[in-house]
Amino acid sequence: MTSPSNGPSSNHADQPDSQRLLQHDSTLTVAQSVSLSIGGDSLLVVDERPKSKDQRACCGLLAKSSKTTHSIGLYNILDADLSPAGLTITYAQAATKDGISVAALEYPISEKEKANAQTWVSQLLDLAYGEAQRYKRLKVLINPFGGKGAASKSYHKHAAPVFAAARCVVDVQQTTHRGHATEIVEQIDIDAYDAIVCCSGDGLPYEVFNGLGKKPNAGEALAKVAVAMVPCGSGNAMAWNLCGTGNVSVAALAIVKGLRTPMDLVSLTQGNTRTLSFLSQSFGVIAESDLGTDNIRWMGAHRFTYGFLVRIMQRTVYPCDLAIKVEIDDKRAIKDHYNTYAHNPAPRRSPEETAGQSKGLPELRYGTVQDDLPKDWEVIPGEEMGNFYAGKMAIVSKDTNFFPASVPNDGLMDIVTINGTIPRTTTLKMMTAIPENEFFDMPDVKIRKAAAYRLVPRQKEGYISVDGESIPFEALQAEVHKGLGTVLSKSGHLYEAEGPRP
Ligand SMILES: Nc1ncnc2c1ncn2[C@@H]1O[C@H](COP(=O)(O)OP(=O)(O)OP(=O)(O)O)[C@@H](O)[C@H]1O
Repeated sequence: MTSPSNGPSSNHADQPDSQRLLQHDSTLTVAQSVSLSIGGDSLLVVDERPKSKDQRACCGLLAKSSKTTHSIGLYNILDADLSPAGLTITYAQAATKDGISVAALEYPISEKEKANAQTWVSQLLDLAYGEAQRYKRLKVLINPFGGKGAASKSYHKHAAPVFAAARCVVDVQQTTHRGHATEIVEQIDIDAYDAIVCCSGDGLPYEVFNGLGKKPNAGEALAKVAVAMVPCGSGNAMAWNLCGTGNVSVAALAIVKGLRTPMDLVSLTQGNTRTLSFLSQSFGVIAESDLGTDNIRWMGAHRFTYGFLVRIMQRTVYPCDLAIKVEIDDKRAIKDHYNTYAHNPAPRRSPEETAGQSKGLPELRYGTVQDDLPKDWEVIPGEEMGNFYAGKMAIVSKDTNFFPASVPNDGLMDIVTINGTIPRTTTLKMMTAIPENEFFDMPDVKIRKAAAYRLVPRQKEGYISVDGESIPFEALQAEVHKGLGTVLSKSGHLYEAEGPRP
């Protein structure tokens, strides 16, 4: 099995270092007749040991050859270790339909083979991890109510064995109440952990970013400690974008192999409060369909679709005052921006930059929602707003690549606005256009790349959703901070989503 996703992740083994390392002898022979060869992106195991009598005979017949070959993707190698007992290689193998499980190969190593084997092990691990940090120190937070109450069991059964096999240092804690993750993280020692892993939906990462943001040294904390997700909630956008999966074990592998990736965060001000958002903010039909349908929770995942359809049939509008600090307004130019970003080297943050981060959160360049509206912001007519959706990640939920041009670190959010009076048939077409990646190009879908916006609802009651959580229904201002946060991602560069069509 190679990398479990076909997203934009590059194979770490393709990095130039691999060429240099592979010039050395990359085959180790163990147990006399087992050869372990490191290839471009896999480890090839050829075992020619004579089989025991039991293994040779199958249904009373003699097997033709005792040679077995086995290829393991380097991405799936978790660890290789030489101990007095010999060489142990642990790796992830395909298990259930979508998942992986941990397997191991073990061979005795004689005293005189040891030095050679040690060099080979280092070479294997260098290629298997590339730029990814090994033996990560993880603070694991579990929302015991996530995933209909199965988060803890899923973590221990499917993710913990992957972390253990990769020799991650793990400290597990369950949250006991709403807001607990923020409290835990606000007090956390940022030098003790490389990443905080949320076994939850998108609610816990939202709390974790805000906990880091509350620290007196927020800038440094957000640069040093990466945030990651083991998908255990109903909305697992973070895992889909960064790991390309909604599967617990595959996400754990992606975290083990995850590359530290600086990611933009958005500051939101409402009244006197300031919070951070990593995923999205919505107002109008999507926020209402998500948050305004609690009375039909029994419907499960269909609740959103039902709520959406009801509102579309009523052709509801959500009037608001909207002003945007627009940076790119044209779909062609947005596609060019995406392509330029995708073809440029992945942004990295050096250790010096991490250490030199500002103490607290960065200053707000555009002030708060209580200040005068900056003069150069574009005022957008909002009387007939149907849907306002600002995204900082591409995928908002499974199979829903709503913001295909979104990238982790361009200092911009993608804002989609749709008029609420467009024909119902068009709105329904939009729903089917998303999985086909045709939504972006639809004429009724207005998309802007923006640095900031202000939205003031005109009605008294309604819903505003931030990262899937409900916030007060009142005036809101948002601005992006380029590369303020850190996540662990599979590609180190792009989200695991198809970009906009050429
Ligand atoms: N122990 C707890 N008790 C009650 N609420 C909690 C607890 N731990 C976390 N929460 C809250 O649960 C909410 C949902 O969290 P989660 O990250 O799992 O997102 P979700 O995808 O919405 O999950 P769900 O599967 O529950 O719908 C968050 O707002 C979080 O603050």
